Amino acid sequence: MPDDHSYTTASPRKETVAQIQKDIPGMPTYAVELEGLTKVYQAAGTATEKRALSSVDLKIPRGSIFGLLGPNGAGKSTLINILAGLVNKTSGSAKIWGHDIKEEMRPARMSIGVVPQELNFDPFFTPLELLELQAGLYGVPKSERRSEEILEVMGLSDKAKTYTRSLSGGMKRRLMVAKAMVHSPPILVLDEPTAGVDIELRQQLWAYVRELNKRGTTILLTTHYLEEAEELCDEIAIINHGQVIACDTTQALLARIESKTLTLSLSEDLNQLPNSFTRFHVEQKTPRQITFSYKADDGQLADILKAANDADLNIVDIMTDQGDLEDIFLQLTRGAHS
Ligand SMILES: Nc1ncnc2c1ncn2[C@@H]1O[C@H](COP(=O)(O)OP(=O)(O)OP(=O)(O)O)[C@@H](O)[C@H]1O
Repeated sequence: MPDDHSYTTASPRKETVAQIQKDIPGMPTYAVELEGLTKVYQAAGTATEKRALSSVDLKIPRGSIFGLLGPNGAGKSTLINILAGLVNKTSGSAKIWGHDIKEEMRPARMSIGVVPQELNFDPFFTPLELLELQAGLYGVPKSERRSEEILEVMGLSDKAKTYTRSLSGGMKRRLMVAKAMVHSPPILVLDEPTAGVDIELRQQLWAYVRELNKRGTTILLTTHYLEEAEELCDEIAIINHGQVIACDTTQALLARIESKTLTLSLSEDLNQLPNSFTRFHVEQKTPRQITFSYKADDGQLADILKAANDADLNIVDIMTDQGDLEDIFLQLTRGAHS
């Protein structure tokens, strides 16, 4: 039984996390493994059913920061609530740190800490009291509690004995994370960690999440902010209508879609696109502006530049745009509807 729940274990990063880690004895390759996970809600007293998750297969590598993205109502909260033990699955299986959530409920629960969206603590407790209370709820013996160490990691040491109501918004959010860490779970789930949080605070929280990950905690986060996923996550699953429609490393997701653009600005109006341009994905947005779209990884840029040069255009400016997860997300979710 894998039981190293310490978050001081070194953690490799980026896309090879699963490959690097799979051979460590006693440690699961995947922090979370879902197979055919399905949830159908039954509206109380009626025959109406709502299929919130439909046969979801997902493998979250140990040591990764994994993003779960999806539009409202896609099924993200249902998935997290099943892992947290708050919602019962209808069928399929889910393993947390190698433990089946049904057959081995207790070790599965002890392997995960969930940070909900809403602040949920009594403002008249101090951070230290809150963590001690929470550790008690999880049955962590006094000798094994690490409340002070956790407060230190989350940058809250000097507020350990202050009423939580006097903490800043950012500190309160960090305290929520600290609270989810009292039983030293190897997996931390953050549900929309920066919803409604300003840019500065968001950056600060990202830094703490990265720090926890460096210390060995696998992070699963849901977010509406694609920028957040792009910035933080090693791997991303996009979920729509209860189904996983894409799951890949962040890099591969960004590379696989036709998401880069090159825009040429011309000194004169162009009445007709040169024939040599028809082999490209090209659009003339104004008489003096042509935009090419191309895949980041197929080396088309050199061909485009050569064709533009051969066409003797009077180019006065060239602009490129990376494209981002937003483009990918829109392309994929649009595709799923059609
Ligand atoms: N208790 C419930 N009873 C019936 N239907 C539910 C229940 N909880 C969620 N649903 C439905 O299941 C679907 C998935 O909801 P879920 O909350 O998991 O989505 P989500 O991706 O978390 O959305 P959001 O980003 O808005 O929180 C939605 O259509 C929702 O209305």
